[in-house]
Amino acid sequence: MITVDNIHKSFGDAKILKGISTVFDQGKTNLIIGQSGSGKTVFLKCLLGLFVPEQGTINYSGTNYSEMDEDQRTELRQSMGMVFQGSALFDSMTVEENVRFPMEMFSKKTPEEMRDRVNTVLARVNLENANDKFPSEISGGMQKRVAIARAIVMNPKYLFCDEPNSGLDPRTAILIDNLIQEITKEFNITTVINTHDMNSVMEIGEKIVFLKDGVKAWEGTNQEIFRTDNEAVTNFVYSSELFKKVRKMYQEEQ
Ligand SMILES: Nc1ncnc2c1ncn2[C@@H]1O[C@H](COP(=O)(O)OP(=O)(O)OP(=O)(O)O)[C@@H](O)[C@H]1O
Repeated sequence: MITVDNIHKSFGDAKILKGISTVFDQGKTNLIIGQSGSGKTVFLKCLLGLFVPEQGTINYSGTNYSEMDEDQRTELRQSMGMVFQGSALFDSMTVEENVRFPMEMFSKKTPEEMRDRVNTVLARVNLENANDKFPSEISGGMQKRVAIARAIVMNPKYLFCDEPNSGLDPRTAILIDNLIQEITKEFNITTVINTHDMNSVMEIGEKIVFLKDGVKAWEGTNQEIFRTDNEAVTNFVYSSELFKKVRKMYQEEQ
């Protein structure tokens, strides 16, 4: 569980995050949504410890980041998995080498143990027998699976995903969303996903934090988002005709 209390982050005179508080529960897919420039990436980077807020606190499973010593911070970083936008695989490494990389950096496993673990996580993302392929030899959806396998290889407590669906067709995007949600439940991870994708909101939005101009303008579930009258949310969600129709259907059901 991650508890965020009143965080503020500025760059020079530009105030980007203006007092955000929320809770990201363990075992849930938590989504951060909002328009371009609303501060989603800055928020995610604060959660990753890459940016330090000037004010406010972030607690990881009850421990305040700013009160952790260096060893605790190192341990925390190693308990975080990250799926970057565009997969961010190393092109010159095979799938197996990409997935093994965090273990080589941060674990003391033997080569055999690493190989077993690589095979376990590749099987979990349905990518058996892809070990020797290079990223350029596999599809975008498969690359995302490799990125997810790499993110979970160290058994993370926290999983952060930045636009995990970008560049994927809608069907593959849903498969990737479902995979992230299954893994979140199976390993009881606190997962936080930055997304623009309304399909993701509908499919896996167990908790949604809506940012507008660096402020949390709304939070709730995917069931609630289609019923809310919050104008900022409805303007964002119903910018497309499809979602206007979905809303009408929801309202007629009630
Ligand atoms: N390192 C930085 N230095 C200065 N300004 C920054 C930095 N990182 C982000 N910003 C500014 O913070 C604001 C919010 O950016 P952020 O990347 O968080 O938006 P976003 O909601 O993730 O947008 P998008 O959906 O387009 O990725 C922008 O105005 C951006 O220019």
